[in-house]
Amino acid sequence: MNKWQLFIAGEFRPGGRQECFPDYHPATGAVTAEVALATPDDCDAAVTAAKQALSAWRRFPVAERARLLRRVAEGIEARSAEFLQAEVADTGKPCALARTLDIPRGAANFRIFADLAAGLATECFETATDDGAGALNYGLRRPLGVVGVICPWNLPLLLLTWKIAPALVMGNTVVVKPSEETPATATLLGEVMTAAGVPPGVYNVVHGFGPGSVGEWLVAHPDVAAITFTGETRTGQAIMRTAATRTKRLSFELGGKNAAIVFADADFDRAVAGVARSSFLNGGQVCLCSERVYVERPVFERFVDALALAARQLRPGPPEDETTTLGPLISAAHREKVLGYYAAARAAGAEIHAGGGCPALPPPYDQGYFVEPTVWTGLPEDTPCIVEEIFGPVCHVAPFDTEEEAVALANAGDYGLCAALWTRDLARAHRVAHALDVGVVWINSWFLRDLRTPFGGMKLSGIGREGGRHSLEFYSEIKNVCVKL
Ligand SMILES: NC(=O)c1ccc[n+]([C@@H]2O[C@H](COP(=O)([O-])OP(=O)(O)OC[C@H]3O[C@@H](n4cnc5c(N)ncnc54)[C@H](O)[C@@H]3O)[C@@H](O)[C@H]2O)c1
Ligand SMILES: N/C(=C\C=C\C=O)C(=O)O
Repeated sequence: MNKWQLFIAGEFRPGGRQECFPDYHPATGAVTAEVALATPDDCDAAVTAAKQALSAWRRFPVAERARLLRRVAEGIEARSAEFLQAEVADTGKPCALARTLDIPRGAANFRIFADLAAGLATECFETATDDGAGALNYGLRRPLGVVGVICPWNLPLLLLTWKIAPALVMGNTVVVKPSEETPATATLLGEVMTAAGVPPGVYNVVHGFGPGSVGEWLVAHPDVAAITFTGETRTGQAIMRTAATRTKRLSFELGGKNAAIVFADADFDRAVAGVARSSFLNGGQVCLCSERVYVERPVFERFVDALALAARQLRPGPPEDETTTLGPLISAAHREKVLGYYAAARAAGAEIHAGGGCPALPPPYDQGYFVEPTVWTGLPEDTPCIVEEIFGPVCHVAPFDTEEEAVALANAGDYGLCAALWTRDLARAHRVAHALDVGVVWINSWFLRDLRTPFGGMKLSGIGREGGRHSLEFYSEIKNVCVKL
């Protein structure tokens, strides 16, 4: 049985009370590991280790920090098979998906921020003064200090490294609290950090839960200068309340209820494939997934049939089987939540064109947390399953007649993370993209990522942007110095 321990000051250790909690394999329901449960003293020890490492780490030249981050990227790639196995055991996702998305992005995230930090400029102004001698005003960037990093379970390594890479390259040290569902790759990364030569205390990992556990203690800790969080909106709101006592800097990547808009002139097959991917990738457990699909009326019926066929063609099964194209949900509890929406939609009169239940699978996968990819039509837009984030392989498809109607439908609701739109009319594509109240718009594509771009949501979908210089700016303070000449 694997043991995922805490990683503090460069050492692996059990929790202070020697308590553990189970780590389940979502594809089989089997317990695959024991996870060390952090105590308040463990949380304090991790923050203290990060604080003690800070003064030396921040004095490293940025080029040296960048070099170490590139070595971490190399370390992830050298051990990619172990990271793959760990990520799949934690999430149940198909190996084919984790091998092409999660693990490569773990390395890419370190490389992009190592590259960008080396070239980060600040600003300088020549200031006129009454005596004619003038003054110089210039900016200096400095690290924030100890950063608390709190991550979700859907893309564990991808989202962890997306945060710690810019934090570390800007001279901060971190204490990471992975999701209780997916402790493995964050822990394995501790070994890679050490092997790469990252000094002890720069990267620390504590395991546990949120409220009344190490997640909450980390947010409240007086020596933690900032919190970067990805997770549910209501969790972000709880973190905001805790962090308010010390007005900590916050970066929030929160929930979404994203729309896909398909115009009649779109490349039909590309739009079907694109919306099937944006609805069902990772079992619909990507914050960017389309749970609302709006299709121009002339192609609506044909599109629903084609999307339902694509849903039925997905194959749930063993992660190691290269033909598996649908993984399980993360937990039994999350499956009950998603099946609750399936039942509610049926009760509300939804027309179910695909799915609506659980697939029949042979042992041990019959004990996994699989649900069928599902396509609904016929519900009013104010139905809870069209307003609330479900975070499963399901979407509701509705027709529209005009561009203005499509924009109004997509902009409804409290979320504003992303949208995908499919049309051959690029003037209309830009017009609609400009009208959508979301942080990211994909046109004739989805989840196509340039890591230099701003990533984040509006409304209840988040605060701030990460990506490119936006991350480097979030993970640093800029100071202005004025020199009288
Ligand atoms: N916007 C994005 O980029 C993005 C990316 C991935 C996931 N998400 C969102 O994340 C959610 C799914 O992930 P999840 O279920 O792990 O989210 P979650 O909010 O339940 O948990 C996320 C993390 O927060 C911790 N946590 C929970 N309560 C806490 C508290 N009070 N104080 C401190 N930490 C606390 C959890 O232990 C976990 O590590 C979905 O809503 C999805 O939309 C958003
Ligand atoms: N932050 C990113 C993806 C988020 C996915 C949400 O589930 C990324 O691609 O950098």
